[in-house]
Amino acid sequence: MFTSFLRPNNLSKKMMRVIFSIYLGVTCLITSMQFLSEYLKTQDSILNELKQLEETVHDPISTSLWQYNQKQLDALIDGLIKMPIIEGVDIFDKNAKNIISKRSYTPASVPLSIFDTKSDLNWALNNEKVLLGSLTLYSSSEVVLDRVLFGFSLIAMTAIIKLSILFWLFIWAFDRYLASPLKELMSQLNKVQLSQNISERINLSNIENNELSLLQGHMNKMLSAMERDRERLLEDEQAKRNWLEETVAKRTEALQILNEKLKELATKDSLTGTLNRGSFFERTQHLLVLSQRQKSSVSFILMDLDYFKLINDTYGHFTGDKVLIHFTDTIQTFLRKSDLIGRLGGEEFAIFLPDTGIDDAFQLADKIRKTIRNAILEVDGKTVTYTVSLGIESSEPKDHLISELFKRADLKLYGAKEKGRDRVEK
Ligand SMILES: Nc1nc2c(ncn2[C@@H]2O[C@H](COP(=O)(O)OP(=O)(O)OP(=O)(O)O)[C@@H](O)[C@H]2O)c(=O)[nH]1
Repeated sequence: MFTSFLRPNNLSKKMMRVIFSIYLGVTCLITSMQFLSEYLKTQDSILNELKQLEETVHDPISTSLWQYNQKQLDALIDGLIKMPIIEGVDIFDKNAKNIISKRSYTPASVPLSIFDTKSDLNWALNNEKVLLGSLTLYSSSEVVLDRVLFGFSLIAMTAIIKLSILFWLFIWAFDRYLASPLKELMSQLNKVQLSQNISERINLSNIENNELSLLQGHMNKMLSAMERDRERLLEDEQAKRNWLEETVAKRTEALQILNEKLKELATKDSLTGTLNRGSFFERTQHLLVLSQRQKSSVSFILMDLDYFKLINDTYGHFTGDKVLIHFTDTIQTFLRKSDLIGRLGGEEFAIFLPDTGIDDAFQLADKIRKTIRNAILEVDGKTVTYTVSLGIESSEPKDHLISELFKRADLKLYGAKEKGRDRVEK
């Protein structure tokens, strides 16, 4: 408090300088006017004194002149000139000729201004006035200043004391009611700005109900509005992020489904749902290598529907498709999970049986043949029957390529066809 009192901040200093300068100017003006009025009053009073003195010495001087008593006249003039208010005396005869002239100052120290009183010197003779000459008494500004100096010193001292007291009071008042609250306001705003924490509020200590409290209120309202805007923005951003995450999740799921479908399309036959030729050979090649390493044998059943062209020609392609679907659906019921079935061409299919010898494969193939021969298929009110020929081959330790097995099985199938169809050849 004391430091701020002695060293006010910039605003206080500036305000104090402005107001103090105005006050100093006004005080100087008033003091000067007081001094001038004091001076003029004193000058009037000295003039009156001069007149009274003139009246007092008027008769003795007239008598000395009438009697030509030069000695007495000189004594009177010497007495007058020694008086503090008199700076000079002039006596003129009736022809305006200066007969006595005395000054209390030297030509080197002539006062700034001189004023005087003048009166005629007369002698009464037989009830008549005889003009003897004139008497002029001089006083000066020096005399007036000597008189007013003390009073003026008092006025100046009072003004200086008043100024000094007001000087410090101004500083204290500005610091207390304006500069300090503003400084606190700036410091709190700075804190908010540095911390970026707009949930904080301005809270000035010692605040009164004035413009500063209104400013504080406005700033707090602004901070509240900013906080609300930020919360709204954060909520919007969160909603957008959620929407984005949801959309991405949905798209990812859709893509996964699409990928599955593509994979299925790439690996499966669209009509029967069995593996297509490429995919079947790829997988069975891998399984063959695996079984050779495990020293187990696999079997390969190659199947071809008999006179399928005739079915198409007799019942139409749609019925032909139904037969193909019926055939694969029937086969699937006989297979293990580890077995693979694929469509190698139009009406040609193959089954890969891991860990299966030729006899087991033959039993399965024959079961398929018999089931198909006995199956009666109803399509669009028409009864369709068909048969299938099968060729079987089992792997040998030297077999490393699935195409070798296929070729051998194909020969067997050819044999089955040759021998009249609806047969299994091993
Ligand atoms: N409906 C239908 N027919 C097909 C499909 N793929 C091939 N075919 C037909 O299958 C028939 C096969 O005929 P072929 O090769 O002469 O054999 P086949 O008539 O079965 O005679 P064999 O095999 O000697 O018993 C052809 O008429 C093809 O058009 C298919 O996906 N759907």
